[in-house]
Amino acid sequence: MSPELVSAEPLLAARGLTRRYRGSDVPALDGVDLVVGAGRRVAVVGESGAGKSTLTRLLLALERPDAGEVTYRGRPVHPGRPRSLHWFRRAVQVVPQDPGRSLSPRMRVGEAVAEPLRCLRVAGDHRARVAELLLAVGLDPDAATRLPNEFSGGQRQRIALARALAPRPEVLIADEPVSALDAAVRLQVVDLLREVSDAEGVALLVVSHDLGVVAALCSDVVVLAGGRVAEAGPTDRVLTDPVSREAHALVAAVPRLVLA
Ligand SMILES: Nc1ncnc2c1ncn2[C@@H]1O[C@H](COP(=O)(O)OP(=O)(O)OP(=O)(O)O)[C@@H](O)[C@H]1O
Repeated sequence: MSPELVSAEPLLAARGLTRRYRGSDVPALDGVDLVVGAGRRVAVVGESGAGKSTLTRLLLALERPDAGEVTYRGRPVHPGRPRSLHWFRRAVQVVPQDPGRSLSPRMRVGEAVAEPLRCLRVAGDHRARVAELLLAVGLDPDAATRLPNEFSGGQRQRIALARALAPRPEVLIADEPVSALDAAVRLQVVDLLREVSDAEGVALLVVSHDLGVVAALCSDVVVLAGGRVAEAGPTDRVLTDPVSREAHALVAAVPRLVLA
């Protein structure tokens, strides 16, 4: 980890996270440590099967680790009844991979964006907050009265981002946030994620196999391989001068142009 990452106030942390699926000889995740500091943007990269999705599910308390612990501001986070996790869900929100699937086709945009506020019992004027959020992600507040299928893929990802930001989280977890989008729209959504994270001071944990996205968005990167951290450090150093064999292989697989 870079000195900056370590010095940022730790928010979401994993210590020794281990997960072994039934019937498998090797753990999907094996003793992973990770810290997301306040306002930082951290990427998790790795080839298919490296354990990225498993790590994400454990960090979101959707699954229980076999060993190790997830903490938020030092407080242990355990999977449990939804209400017992309200405090954590307010602090850590998810940007979905495919907003086309995550947004209910029959729910108006305003209702969808306000849903986390209602579910997490966040007090305040939800209608006003929705209008503010839609503006923050570059949409007209009139979008609130429309249905998701009236919007393009990129606009739907903006709606999903507004929804994730609704409870004023300190951390956003984005698992392949632009992989479902056309190449031309990808860059816009990456720029928006960076702008929003800066403007709102929200930390990002981005899981991606796209090193171009990682280079454009994240200051630090964690390379997972075979369920372990193979390498971690500042993105520009890891992508230009990787130390581990695994990071080297990932970088070598990407054409130079994409990282430029
Ligand atoms: N529910 C499950 N039951 C059994 N094995 C699983 C389960 N989920 C994941 N695995 C195994 O755990 C390992 C890590 O998988 P995981 O999906 O976390 O990797 P990943 O890096 O997210 O891969 P991808 O980039 O393909 O999504 C793989 O060997 C996978 O087959």
